[in-house]
Amino acid sequence: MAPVTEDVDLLVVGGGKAGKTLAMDRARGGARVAMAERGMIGGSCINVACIPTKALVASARARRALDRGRELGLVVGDVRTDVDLLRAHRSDVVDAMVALNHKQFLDSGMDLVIGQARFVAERTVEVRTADGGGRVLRGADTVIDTGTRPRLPDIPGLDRAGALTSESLLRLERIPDRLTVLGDGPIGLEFADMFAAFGSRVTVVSRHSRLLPQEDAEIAAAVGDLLSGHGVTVLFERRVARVGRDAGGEVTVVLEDGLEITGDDLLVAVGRVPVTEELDLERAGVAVTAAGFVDVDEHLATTAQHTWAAGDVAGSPQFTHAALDDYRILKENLAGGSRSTRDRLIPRTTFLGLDLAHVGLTEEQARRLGHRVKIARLPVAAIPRARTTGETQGLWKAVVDAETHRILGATLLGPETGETLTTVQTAMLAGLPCTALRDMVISHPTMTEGLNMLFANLTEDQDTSGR
Ligand SMILES: Cc1cc2nc3c(=O)[nH]c(=O)nc-3n(C[C@H](O)[C@H](O)[C@H](O)COP(=O)(O)OP(=O)(O)OC[C@H]3O[C@@H](n4cnc5c(N)ncnc54)[C@H](O)[C@@H]3O)c2cc1C
Ligand SMILES: NC(=O)c1ccc[n+]([C@@H]2O[C@H](COP(=O)([O-])OP(=O)(O)OC[C@H]3O[C@@H](n4cnc5c(N)ncnc54)[C@H](O)[C@@H]3O)[C@@H](O)[C@H]2O)c1
Repeated sequence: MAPVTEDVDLLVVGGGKAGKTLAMDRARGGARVAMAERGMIGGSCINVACIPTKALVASARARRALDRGRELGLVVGDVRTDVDLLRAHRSDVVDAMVALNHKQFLDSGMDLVIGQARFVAERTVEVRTADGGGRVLRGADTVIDTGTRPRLPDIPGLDRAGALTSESLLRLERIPDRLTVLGDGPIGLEFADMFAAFGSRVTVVSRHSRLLPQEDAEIAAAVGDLLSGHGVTVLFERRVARVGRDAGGEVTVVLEDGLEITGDDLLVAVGRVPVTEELDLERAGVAVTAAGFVDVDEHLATTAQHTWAAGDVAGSPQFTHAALDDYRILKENLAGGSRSTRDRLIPRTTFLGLDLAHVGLTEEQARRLGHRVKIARLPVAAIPRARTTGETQGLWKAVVDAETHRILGATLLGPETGETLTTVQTAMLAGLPCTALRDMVISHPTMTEGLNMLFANLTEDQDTSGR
């Protein structure tokens, strides 16, 4: 007998950052809420993405700090990376956050339904539960937040080569002696730099002529110096012809120019695809884009009545803080508001040996848009705090409108710049001229104090965007 349809005020399909936050919020407010999640309590960020990677970045940074202990007046014994301890550290961090999320879900009063969901009608899903049973749930409002998964490119031999994705590499079965990384986005570079600290010889295969084409050219060059200083080799303008693994377990990547890279493991990090295929969205009247993302308008409404989408699957910038902002938008719009995703100032921080933090426009983008700009630059070595810690590598750069002195964007490569960037972002949101940060009294000696120095360095100079 088919299960009866259970009606709720809000149905969330996929418990990602946006969906779980909305579900808890509405449930705490007294609404009947059901959230279908196929198994990752808390979504990908805490289980297989941001949190486990940043736990390991912390290990990699500590490893490098220990390696230069003598510089700081410390005699450190034999430092080595222990994969079992690394795995335990990652699990401790993740398990504690999963447990906290689980408790918060239950405390909120929502109905947490563990199982794979697929649509059977408008706003209605059937959830296959682990015990073989099923439930049919219909929301007065339904939100899709099923996220993304790693993209596996169509490269001959790749499917049989036992290639790793970010998820499988995070299981940390071993530290490979030689790690080949296909892809030079944030995932590829974070893993490359972290595994170099753990002792792997890392080779990154890039299709581009330079690192990070979306970032400021000068800063990208400084990232290149950082990575090569850490022993990471980047091969530019290369395309992969085929991949194979031999009986001895070695994986060989053959490039179109004939070069062969042999390694113990291959990480494929060439972007992520939306989790929409198995959802039967057509049954819900929900259209998808050509790339398979849920088609949403600026209010995160889909093509079906009272059906919304949020986070990666809705084509939002693939960051947890963007997904959280999608929750804020949905919270208002489900209550009749019309909040928009347009013109959001969304920062990003890539966590290498140093933070690579960015907000707003790069110099190249600002010039393309016709702004007359002034540029501010500061080598991290000029900041007193960096002198005290001995972490003097890095470069800060900001782009300022030449007439108004409003900050158009900033890219900061250096220690903990993801934190300092927030001050710049706050000034941008408040519409403050950069002189406010130049003249603000900031505690000494902190890294943020560098903002005084950065904005004292404004120059109306030539185009250095590398266009
Ligand atoms: C390795 C890595 C590192 C990252 N690091 C950072 C970082 O440092 N900072 C940052 O801001 N962003 C980072 N990101 C990006 C960030 O993880 C994502 O943007 C964010 O998690 C997206 O959240 P979401 O709400 O879209 O859904 P997700 O968190 O992806 O959750 C989707 C959920 O839906 C569930 N689901 C899917 N299909 C179904 C179904 N049919 N039925 C039931 N449930 C289903 C999944 O199990 C999952 O729990 C990283 C990503 C990766 C891969
Ligand atoms: N610290 C962070 O905030 C953080 C960390 C990791 C991931 N993320 C999010 O996750 C998203 C996905 O990360 P990603 O690094 O997988 O994707 P990405 O799309 O950002 O970068 C993938 C890179 O691989 C290249 N590429 C594509 N196909 C290729 C091929 N066949 N061979 C070689 N290179 C190829 C692309 O040109 C691109 O430079 C990011 O865009 C980001 O939004 C964020």
